[in-house]
Formats: sequence, structure tokens, C-alpha cells
Amino acid sequence: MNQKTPLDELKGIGEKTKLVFEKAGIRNLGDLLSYYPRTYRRFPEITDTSQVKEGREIAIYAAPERTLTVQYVKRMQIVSAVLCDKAGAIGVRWYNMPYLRNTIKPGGYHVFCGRIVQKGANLFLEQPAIYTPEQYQKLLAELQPVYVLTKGLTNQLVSKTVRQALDGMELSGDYLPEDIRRRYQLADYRNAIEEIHFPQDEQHMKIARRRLVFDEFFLFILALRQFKEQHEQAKNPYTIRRTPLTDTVIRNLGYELTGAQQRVWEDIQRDMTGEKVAARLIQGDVGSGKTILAFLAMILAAENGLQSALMVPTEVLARQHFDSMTELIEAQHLRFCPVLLTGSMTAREKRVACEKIASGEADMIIGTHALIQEKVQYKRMGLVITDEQHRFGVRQRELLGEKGAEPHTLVMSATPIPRTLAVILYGDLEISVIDELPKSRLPIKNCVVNTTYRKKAYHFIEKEIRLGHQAYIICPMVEENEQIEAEDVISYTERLREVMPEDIRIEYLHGKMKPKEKNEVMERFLCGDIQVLVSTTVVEVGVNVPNATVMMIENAERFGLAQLHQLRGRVGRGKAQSYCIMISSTDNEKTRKRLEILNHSNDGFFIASEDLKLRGPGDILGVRQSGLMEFKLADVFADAKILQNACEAADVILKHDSALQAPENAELHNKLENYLSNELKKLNL
Ligand SMILES: Nc1ncnc2c1ncn2[C@@H]1O[C@H](COP(=O)(O)OP(=O)(O)OP(=O)(O)O)[C@@H](O)[C@H]1O
Repeated sequence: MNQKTPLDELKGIGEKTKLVFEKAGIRNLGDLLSYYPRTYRRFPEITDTSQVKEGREIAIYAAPERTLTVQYVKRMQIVSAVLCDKAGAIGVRWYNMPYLRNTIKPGGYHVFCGRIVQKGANLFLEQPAIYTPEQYQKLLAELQPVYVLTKGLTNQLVSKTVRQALDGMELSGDYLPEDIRRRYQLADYRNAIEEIHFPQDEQHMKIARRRLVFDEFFLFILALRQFKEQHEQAKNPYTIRRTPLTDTVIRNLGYELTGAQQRVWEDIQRDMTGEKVAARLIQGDVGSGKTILAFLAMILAAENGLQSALMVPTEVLARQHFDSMTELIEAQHLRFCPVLLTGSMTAREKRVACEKIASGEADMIIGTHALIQEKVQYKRMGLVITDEQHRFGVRQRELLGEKGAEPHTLVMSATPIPRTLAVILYGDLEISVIDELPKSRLPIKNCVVNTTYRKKAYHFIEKEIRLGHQAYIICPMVEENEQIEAEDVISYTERLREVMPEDIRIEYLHGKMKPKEKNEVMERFLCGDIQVLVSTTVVEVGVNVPNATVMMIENAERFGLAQLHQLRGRVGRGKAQSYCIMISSTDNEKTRKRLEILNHSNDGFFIASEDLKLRGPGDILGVRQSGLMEFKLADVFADAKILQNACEAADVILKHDSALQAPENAELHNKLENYLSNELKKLNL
């Protein structure tokens, strides 16, 4: 067995289980081994029955008062008892485990570990696992991997399957040359994989993680260097000239471009009118006004008779940009034709769009991945604008362009990273920074509060709505989940409708809704028909509704700081004073400190660096940063040092063997090829 062996060659993986894994993107053993735990769980310390609280997972050292009783309800056998310890007593229930009656005797002390649930007026310990104190002490030292789960996929199933794969696989070789491993003190691959899935303890897990993070960065940088090399050879196939039209558009915008926007616009024009194919990263904090620069670049292309494409990560965003572009064109009486192309459009709509694109009638094409997925024939494609999720824009450029005619690229990013890191991560791009917000903006007012403040917050939201504004409320979950104690969009909306005045229009939005429903809700929010939008983080990136002035975030402790900053960036985009209310459901000191950073600053760069200081590099898995720069394990902030090491290592290797053709680099070469094809697979090409 090797990394490419299909999963169903393992024992016990039948057709059904295979599909369950496939849904999580796991097809072969390589996919499985790199399905790293999302985090690790520790068993709770032993406490006593005075600490029970609904939803909490606890461990108590207790014994039943009397013999366990067994009741039959429908076809279920319910075993119940009252467990007593020094502090008091709690009811307990197990389902379909009648044999417990013989093993757990009155007065027999054990450690019971499970979750507290409320049934009617009473709290119960439900289905607790039972341990001897010695067994439990051992478990306390262990880290239990927790994976990202999908329907049918359990932690146990993943662990069991990984174990089987590791036991049956030949993983002796290490593609990382030994001198690199030695120089950067990296664990060997086999060991790292073993310890990331089955850590002996925290220290071993951290060593394993460090190696795998190095790998992620190392491959990423090697791929980047390859692209850069290819790219530097490309010549601009079309002549683009500056045009007075863009100056007129800027004059008629209704606001003045900030100094930073003007500077970056100059960079873009210089690129596009230059001799080489240009690739530039435009980095700017949330709400700094990146979109208008993208639009101006598209207008410049169109005026020169070239098509341009703007590719964004979500349908909601694609539609929003399409609408704003159409509005701009109409308001300024331009004669350009924009078209929208997204996956959820009907076959007929897509056909019409594609015809317009192929005939050259469409000047600007705005859409999602559909821009490369659909078989679209572009005509004179001169400019492609993507966001940082599509890091490997060069391949896409090739796909979007015609043979031999590579378009210019702009990559938009709101991730606030220091220049030193940006230079590494975006090594194939020139970098421009919009480091100034429009002057008309008032800084957002923030507060971090606990759940008792909710009622006041609702009153506050109502007041803002009466002033004609709108509000977002963010919940971490889509639906209720008994395992996770966090607010969910669906039941929250129901409750909110009950407590808010009836005339306030409240709707919800989440990623699992059909695209058409999502678009409808978003359009209604955009035009002010919906006043309070209860949403998951689907609104995180790019959504622009300047009339919204309140962002309330439930379970703020569950989000990374960068993500919270992105969410908050959905308000404060117009002239009115805006507010961000972060509700924290924990009194944990560390969480409080993290949220305080946001409370005191609206500056994305500052937040990212403070977050880093607080977490410290190599903090277990950290709180994931916003999903923008996605690595499996690595975090560009917390692992900045490893990133620098990986960059150095890549430079040294390429200096001696730029095409990775030397025999000692053969395995690395294969690994890189695999990496690149996986990156493309992610784009469903
Ligand atoms: N110079 C300016 N003066 C006033 N308003 C501006 C200026 N530039 C852009 N805006 C407005 O600010 C809002 C936010 O701009 P935009 O949507 O481009 O932000 P962004 O940089 O893309 O942010 P995000 O990363 O959050 O998507 C928009 O409503 C836009 O019309």
C-alpha cells in the first residue's frame, strides 16, 4: 500500500463508508493521512456534582445510591440511577446498556464522564463513559484528535482508518532531503504523521506539527517559484494605452479616491500599459476600497478593446459586484457590457452569457469558479482579477487566456500581513498596499460583553433600525447541534422574531441554503427589505451593504481574530456611525484578552500582530485565522518563523537544482507534481 492506494482497499471500507470519506475529500491513503485533526480534545478534570451545568461535559467520581433500574420505553432500554458524591447527587441515564446493572453496583465508585442534559426540570448525566480512577488518570494526559466531521464520519472512524493505513503502509522514505531536516531540526515524515494523528503527548504533537507545517510552506514556496519563473518570460500580447475615460469615471464617482487608492491606481495603470505581463497583489484592510480599483482596471481594459474577468469566491459576492458594476456603468452612461457567470445559473442563462463572452460582446465578466469550469471561450482576455483564495492564479490565467496570450493579473487581499511575510507568500507578485481608509468614515465603536447583555443589544439594534439602518447578527452554527454549545442561525432567528417587535423584518442566511435562496436573501438585505440578517460567516468576505451599522457576533470566542475583524468590516462602510457587539459566552481569561485586542483597535495589521504575540508561535493549533490564506495546519502568522525557514530551504535547493532534476531530488519532484495537481483538483478542473 502507498499514498495512492484507493481507500476501499482497506479492510472494512465498503461502498457506503467509501462515499462517506469521499464527501470529506478523502479518496486515497495520501488524502487520509493528510486529513489532520482540527484540534485535540482533553478529557475534563474530575470535578464534583456541584459543577453540573446544562451542556457541560464533566467527569465526576461518584457511586450509585441504589441498584440501577432498567425501563423499557418503546424499543429502548433505559438504565437509570442517581450518582452521589461528596457534593451532592445527579441523575444518570444510559441507553440500551442493560448489562451495566451487573457491573455498576450501589456504593461502587467510578469516574463517570459525559455531558449534562436537561430533561424537563431536571439535569441528567447522559450516557457517560465509565472508568476506574487509574484508567482516567492516564486518559487525562492524552490528546484525543478531533477531525472535521461530515455526515457519517466520526472521530472514531477516522482514527481507526488512519491506524489501519499507517500499519499497512510503506512510509520509510522521506522526500525532504536529510540535510534540510537536520538543519531545521525537523521530525521525519513517518513519525510526524503518526504523532499528528496519535500524539503521545502535547510535546510530540508539536514536533510533528512543526514538520508538517514546514512541508506545507515548503511545497507552496517551490510551486510559487516555478510560477514566477514561467511568468517572468511572458510578454504582454496586447497594447494597452491610458485613457481619459477612467479619469472621467473617477471624477464622477461621488467621492474622492484616497491618496492610497490613487497611488495604487497609478501602479495598476503602469503595469497594464507596460511591456510585460503584470501580476500584482493589492492588499488593503477591510473596507479600504479595493473594488473600485478593480472596476477601473476593467474599464481600462474594455476601453482598449479587451475583455476582463473578475473571479470571486462566492455567488453572493459575484452578484454583488455584478450589480455594482452595472450600476456604475449606467450611472456614468458607459457603453460597456458586463455579464455574470456563476454555477447556479440555469443552463440557458449560462449559454446566453457564454455566447456573449465568445462573440466579444461581453466586455467584463464577473463570476465564481464557473469562469474556468464552464467551457467558456474568451475573446481577447486582457485582465484577470482574482482574490487570494485563488493563489495559483497563473494557471488560471493560462486557462482564461487564449493560447500564447496571457492576461495581466490582479490579486485582491484583505489579509493584513506584514510586508516581510507578504514578500514570501506572494513572491510571484508585485505588491501594492492601500494603507488608508476613506476620510468620511467614523471609526467603529466596539464592545465585548457577555450573554446577559443580549437584551440591551436587541434594544440597541431596534433603535438603529428605527433610524433606517440595518444589522447583522452572526452565529457560528447553521443548525442546532447537541454536541456543540453554540448559537445556530435557524433557532436563533426563531427566538429573535419572538423577542423583537413584529414589524422588524428578520431573515437568516447560511452556506447550506440553495444558491437561489441565498441570492434572494442577500438582494433583499441589500435593498433594505430585510432589516436584521442572522447569518453564519458566509457574509465574511467582501459583502458591501453600507447601510448596515450594527454587527453583533454571538459566541465571538469561537472565531479567530482575523475572522472577527473581517466580520466587523461588514459595517462602518458608509458615513453613519457603526457598532460591533461581540458577545462572548465564556469567562476564560485568555479569550477575554484576545477579544480585548479587537475591542481597542480597528486596524487589521495591529490586530494580527497582537494576536500573534498573545498566542505565541506553535500554540497548539491556535484559533484558525480567517479562511483566506488556507493551509491545512499552517498559520502564516503564528508560524512565520517556519515560513521563513521553508523559504530559505527552498532557495538553497533551487539554487543548485532549479528544475529539481537531480536524482537526490526525485522524490521531492514527485511530491511537488502531486501538490500542484492537488491544488488544481481543489479548483475542480
Ligand atoms: N475613496 C472613497 N471614499 C468614500 N467611499 C469609498 C471610497 N472608496 C470606496 N468607497 C466605498 O467604501 C465601501 C467599501 O469599499 P469596497 O467594497 O471596495 O471595500 P473592500 O476594500 O473591497 O473591502 P472588503 O475587503 O471588506 O471587501 C464601498 O461602499 C465603496 O463604494
